[in-house]
Amino acid sequence: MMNYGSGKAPEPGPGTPGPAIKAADLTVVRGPRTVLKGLRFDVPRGQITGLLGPSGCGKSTLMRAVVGTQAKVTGTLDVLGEPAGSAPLRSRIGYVTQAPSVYLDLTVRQNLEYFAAILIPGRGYADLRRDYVTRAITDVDLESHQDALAGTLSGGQLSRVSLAVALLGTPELLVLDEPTVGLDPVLRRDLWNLFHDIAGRGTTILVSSHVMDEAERCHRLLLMREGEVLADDTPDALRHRMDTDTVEAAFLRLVDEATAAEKSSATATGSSSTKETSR
Ligand SMILES: Nc1ncnc2c1ncn2[C@@H]1O[C@H](COP(=O)(O)OP(=O)(O)OP(=O)(O)O)[C@@H](O)[C@H]1O
Repeated sequence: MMNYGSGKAPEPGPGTPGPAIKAADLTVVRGPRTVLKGLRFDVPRGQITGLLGPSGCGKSTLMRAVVGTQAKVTGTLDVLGEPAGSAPLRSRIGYVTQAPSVYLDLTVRQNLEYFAAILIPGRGYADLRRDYVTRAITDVDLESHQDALAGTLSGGQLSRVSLAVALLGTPELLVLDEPTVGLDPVLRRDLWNLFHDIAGRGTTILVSSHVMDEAERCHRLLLMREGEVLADDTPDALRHRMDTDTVEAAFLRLVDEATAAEKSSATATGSSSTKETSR
């Protein structure tokens, strides 16, 4: 825990110790619904944290809050030592959305050059941009396809181009929203190996999935259900605590427990309101 007893908070920045993401009482309202309900969790630096849960539980909303694109966020959400959404974070976070955000009529290198020009504008930075683009292409192992039109690539290769865009500028935090959807098992394995290579270089990764076998590949897990965090643990600790062989079985047991607790609290409320009425 941070000690602010001296009355002076530490200077924020890349060297700041502490978690990559710190959330307390984090709440998000979308339309008429409270989609995230007072979440509290930390995401450690330099590790892969998996955000898992069924469709609609709030994974994308949480990621949007982290990268600063979500409205109606209340509570505390600090990212790399700064409030989420603050301007200095823009170049320190890479974000890959569910829809691949690349131009199909440009080559892989042209796509990266285009996004690099937005990230680092100005004629004086041409050499730096070229270095960033070359490094991002190498990072995702697409050297042999760099002159291919993005529209001619496979789904797995397209995912790598989106990832390369997010890697431009060497972000400290990568936020990946269901990057393996629609990929076959071999491509999914290759992509997860790549995530581990990237995390091995010190980058923090927050990655969402609703495929439970991907949970086993993460250093830590945030298991979500209906806008709440059901578990915040390592896969090993979670399996051990729930006495199951897989994270999927542990998750299902947690869901059953939460459902039973909700039912018993609803029954208790119902019987007390029946008593009220009968008085
Ligand atoms: N624009 C919106 N207005 C109101 N509610 C919304 C809006 N967008 C999403 N929601 C609701 O917010 C909840 C969380 O959505 P979110 O996309 O964060 O879930 P998710 O876990 O990422 O789902 P998936 O795995 O299917 O992408 C859902 O119940 C959804 O219906």
